[in-house]
Amino acid sequence: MAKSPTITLNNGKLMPILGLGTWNSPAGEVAQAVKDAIDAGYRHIDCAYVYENEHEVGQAITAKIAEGVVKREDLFITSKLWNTFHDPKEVRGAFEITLKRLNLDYLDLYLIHWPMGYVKSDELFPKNEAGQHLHTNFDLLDTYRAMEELVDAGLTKSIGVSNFNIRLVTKIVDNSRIKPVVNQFECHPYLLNKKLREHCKSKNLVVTAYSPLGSPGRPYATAEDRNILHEPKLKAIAEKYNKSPAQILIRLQIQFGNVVIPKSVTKERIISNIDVFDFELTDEDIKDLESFGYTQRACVLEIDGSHPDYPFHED
Ligand SMILES: NC(=O)C1=CN([C@@H]2O[C@H](COP(=O)(O)OP(=O)(O)OC[C@H]3O[C@@H](n4cnc5c(N)ncnc54)[C@H](OP(=O)(O)O)[C@@H]3O)[C@@H](O)[C@H]2O)C=CC1
Ligand SMILES: O=C1CO[C@H](CO)[C@@H](O)[C@@H]1O
Repeated sequence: MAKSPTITLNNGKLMPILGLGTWNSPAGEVAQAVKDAIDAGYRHIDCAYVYENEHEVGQAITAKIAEGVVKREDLFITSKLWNTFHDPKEVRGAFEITLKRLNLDYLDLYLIHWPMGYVKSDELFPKNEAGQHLHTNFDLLDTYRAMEELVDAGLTKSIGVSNFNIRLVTKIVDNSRIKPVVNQFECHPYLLNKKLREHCKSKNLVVTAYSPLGSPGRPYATAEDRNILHEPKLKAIAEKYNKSPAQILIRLQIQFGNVVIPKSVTKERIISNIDVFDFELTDEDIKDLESFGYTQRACVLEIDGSHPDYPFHED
């Protein structure tokens, strides 16, 4: 059984460098995927309120603990504060919903999912009649301070951010009492995000790379959009190591020094995606993987482009 090494966070806690993503893991399949992952050696699961499947993820975790396969303290469970809960008064309640759905009594890591807030609503994406998202403008520092209180209360071991750009990372790190340990953002050969990675490192944040395979299952925005897994240079490197293209992309993130969270609900892929600790890419391979010369972002949320904290107008 493959096992993921850990990385030490800036608060001394350990985080497994490979985890299972759960976005778009459907009801009826996600619990089995989490069970298969734990059996395959995964100890880190990436969740979110907005994925609407935390209840089933929780059932799988509970079952594996009851079977004696793992103990709670062996696992690293991440979740994220959804955009409709940026009001500092809403943070604790949103966290408690997630904790209850996951059937846990603490989280290992809780992230602000996006810098853009939406009004509180039963809808995940509240919109006006023109179809625009109903934004809020709470100062992110105030939202973050409510996250700090979750650490004070022993409800989460660590806190962090997601989809924050250089300016926003700096704002939080330089003004916080409890430092963020992680910035989770998109990273793969079509979106290398080198400056942001370097900035996070300089501020002692670990990077968690999401969509490490380029999120190939999603409907593409345009007909020209590409699937990284089909890149000829990637296929050639995979053949050289007798590995799959997905394994090479996952290994690339590990060699960048990132944590990486590929998603799959397919048992064979779940098993093979963690089988990436018995080979090493050369500097030449890495250069090749950085040289596709094509940019494509899977998670854009373009509709929020007018929000003052929308992250993707800057590095
Ligand atoms: N913080 C944020 O804003 C975001 C966080 N995330 C997190 O990151 C995780 C991963 O990102 P995600 O966008 O899901 O995309 P990934 O890049 O992980 O790709 C997932 C897709 O790849 C397929 N796949 C998985 N393994 C293989 C393989 N070995 N060979 C071929 N295809 C494979 C999966 O199919 P199948 O399942 O059918 O096997 C699925 O369609 C998310 O699930 C989520 O937890 C993602 C986006 C945004
Ligand atoms: O993590 C993510 C995936 O799901 C969300 C939407 O449904 C995205 O906004 C987000 O980035």
